[in-house]
Amino acid sequence: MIKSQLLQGNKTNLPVHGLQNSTTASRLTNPRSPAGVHVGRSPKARRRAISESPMVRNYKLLPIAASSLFNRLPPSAFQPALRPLSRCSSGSPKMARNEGIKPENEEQLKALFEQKRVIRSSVRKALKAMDPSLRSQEDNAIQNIVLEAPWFKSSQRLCAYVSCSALREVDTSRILSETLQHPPKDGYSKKIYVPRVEDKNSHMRMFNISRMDDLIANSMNILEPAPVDGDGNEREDGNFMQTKDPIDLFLLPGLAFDKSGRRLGRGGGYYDTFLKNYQELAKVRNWKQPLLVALSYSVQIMDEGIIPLTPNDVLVDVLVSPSGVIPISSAGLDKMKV
Ligand SMILES: Nc1nc2c(c(=O)[nH]1)N(C=O)[C@@H](CNc1ccc(C(=O)N[C@@H](CCC(=O)O)C(=O)O)cc1)CN2
Ligand SMILES: Nc1ncnc2c1ncn2[C@@H]1O[C@H](COP(=O)(O)OP(=O)(O)OP(=O)(O)O)[C@@H](O)[C@H]1O
Repeated sequence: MIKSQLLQGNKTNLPVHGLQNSTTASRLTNPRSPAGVHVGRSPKARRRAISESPMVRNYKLLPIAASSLFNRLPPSAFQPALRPLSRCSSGSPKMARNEGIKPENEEQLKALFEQKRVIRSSVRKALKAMDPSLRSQEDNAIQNIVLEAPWFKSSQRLCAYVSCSALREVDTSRILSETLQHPPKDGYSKKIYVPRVEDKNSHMRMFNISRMDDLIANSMNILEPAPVDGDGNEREDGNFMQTKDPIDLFLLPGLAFDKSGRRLGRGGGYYDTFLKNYQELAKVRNWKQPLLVALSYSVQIMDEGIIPLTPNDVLVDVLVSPSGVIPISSAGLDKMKV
């Protein structure tokens, strides 16, 4: 790794790879959440509290797109993120898995899901408002970073989402098509698995595809593989009880992300369920845990403390934004090593 590429601007003191300059790195550094400044104060005290709040003091340090998103978030999004439930992760990247909830926390859980809903709705609006040429620049930057990354080049089995432009997801079409076109080298080529929704109970499977034509649009207009290929053969199922070989890399979609590895999906629980099961299986089989990489437009990166954590959330190891690769934890950094 080139030393000058390592910038120490992030909270975890981990290097931010591929950022263009240290200003960018410090702008991504996270001011604390403004939680609480609106509550129970006189208008004057409230104005003072707001102007002295870390978010406002550090306002100019936020990425531009993210700060304009903050302006549009309703006050309910700035409630203090409720403390994680007692048996849940504390938010530390080490504790990626949450074990469950206590019934008496039902109300608290409902409030967290409500906060998620509010944030989803704001991010959807921000994505809709994004200038198409900026989106396309960011799509290109993110895909270039992935295609050039050593951890991507060295991966042998990868699960990637098939991006849906109507959902304004970071484009993965070039990552998929270039990887599928790549001629096999030394007798091997990368295997790609993509999701297929099984039912509405958060179940999806991952099927191996060998060409983009293997995909057909589902009822949500997302391209998915049929379980049987054009020749009538069953596709290899990456749902891993049948699988002999581990997946080394996941490229994950989502609506919002933060630098502690939280990922806010579309609310189906599909990825969290899948990842949790896969991590369990990898443990049982003594496989290396896969590298979990989320792809994010700059407008989707939120301040820490904004995205609530609920019991099944699985934290990601790495964010790829147009500014570069942001490793979340030292464990993530280790997994990135080739
Ligand atoms: N490209 C892609 N494929 C994926 C996912 C994904 O997020 N992206 N999934 C990840 O789980 C699974 C499918 N889950 C999905 C869940 C919601 C929506 C969706 O259209 N949501 C609308 C809101 C719908 C509503 O609230 O009524 C939206 O987000 O605008 C799509 C896919 C598996 N495949
Ligand atoms: N109030 C609630 N109490 C308990 N579970 C809930 C509640 N609201 C939603 N859920 C469940 O939580 C799951 C959604 O979790 P979450 O919102 O974290 O998903 P997500 O991370 O956005 O989705 P994905 O993992 O697919 O990207 C769904 O399975 C849903 O049934």
